[in-house]
Amino acid sequence: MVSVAILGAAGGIGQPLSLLLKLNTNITKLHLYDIVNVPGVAADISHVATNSEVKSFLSDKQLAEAVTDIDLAIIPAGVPRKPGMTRDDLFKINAGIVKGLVEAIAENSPKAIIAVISNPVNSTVPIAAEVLKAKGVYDPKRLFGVTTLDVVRASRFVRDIRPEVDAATLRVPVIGGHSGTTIVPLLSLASAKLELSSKEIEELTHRIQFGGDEVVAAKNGAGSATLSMAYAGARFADSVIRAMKGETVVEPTFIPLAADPEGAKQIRELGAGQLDYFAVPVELGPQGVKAIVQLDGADKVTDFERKAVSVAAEALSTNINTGVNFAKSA
Ligand SMILES: NC(=O)C1=CN([C@@H]2O[C@H](COP(=O)(O)OP(=O)(O)OC[C@H]3O[C@@H](n4cnc5c(N)ncnc54)[C@H](O)[C@@H]3O)[C@@H](O)[C@H]2O)C=CC1
Ligand SMILES: O=C([O-])CC(=O)C(=O)O
Repeated sequence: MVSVAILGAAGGIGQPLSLLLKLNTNITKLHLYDIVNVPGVAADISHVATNSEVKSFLSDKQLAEAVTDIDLAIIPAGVPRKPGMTRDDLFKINAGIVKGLVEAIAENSPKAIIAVISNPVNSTVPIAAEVLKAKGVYDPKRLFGVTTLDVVRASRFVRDIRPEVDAATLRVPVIGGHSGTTIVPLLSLASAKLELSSKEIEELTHRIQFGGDEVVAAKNGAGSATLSMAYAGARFADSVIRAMKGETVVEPTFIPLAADPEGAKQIRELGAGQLDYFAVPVELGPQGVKAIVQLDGADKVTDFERKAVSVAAEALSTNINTGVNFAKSA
């Protein structure tokens, strides 16, 4: 029995994510929550011939019920970017949305695993942590910022210049955070030998860091990545659920490093320093984070990548503080 709630289920990400999770046979109960349009989305998806039960929850009045007896809550609620905006420009609106939703989860399913998609992830995850702490139910092993789209892009963009690579199986560790220069692909540690020139590395790194902008520009005011994000979110949710059921699964994700203080030492030495949050490859287990996976061959990390980590760490520090201060003062 696995119960999953999607909060923001009627949105651009929420709808395809709900559909993909309806196809996930490990899920028995799917709670779809939004402040608009969700009854239609749930009725539609509930006709798909898999065994899970789909329920709709509309508006604040049904929020508590939507997040009761939930194993995994996924949060894509909030506004997306328009051209010219950074993810940080979304903070004003999305910070309060995430805070309210996490409060409800803390009160009704205090042991749920929480996966935050809403941007800016670098700040919304710290907000979620502060809310959980204030409610006395914080477990750093159970809180995740979803950065799967960054690794998905890394694999796909490598294939664009190396057609012999299988995009579906290539793994490139992407560490740091989830916005612009806080996203740091470690191409030197890719699972296949890529033989990239310095120019290719610089261009690929930039493309992975700013991949979201390509979609924002192409959608031209109609939002940001939704379909590739739904794919990435469904993959992350599937990994979390398979780990709940005892499988060993590794996913890179933005986590509180307190989830595994011993395992965090390597990433701290690589440049995360004293930061409380960082995206790292994580071995998932039944309780969420089992361990931070040690980078294989960290000595191979290039000077270019080390510099990128230090740039990322500086911006991340500001983003994290913004989230923490908001949660403490709100
Ligand atoms: N982590 C990542 O890699 C990515 C994150 N995102 C972020 O995901 C978020 C959602 O993006 P889209 O689905 O494209 O936006 P959207 O505007 O299409 O959908 C957002 C949904 O959230 C709902 N919502 C608003 N306030 C709510 C509340 N208090 N409770 C429940 N639902 C609420 C809206 O009614 C809407 O249905 C944005 O912040 C976007 O930046 C987008 C792509 C990738
Ligand atoms: O670019 C955006 O605003 C949405 C996002 O996080 C992404 O596509 O990676």
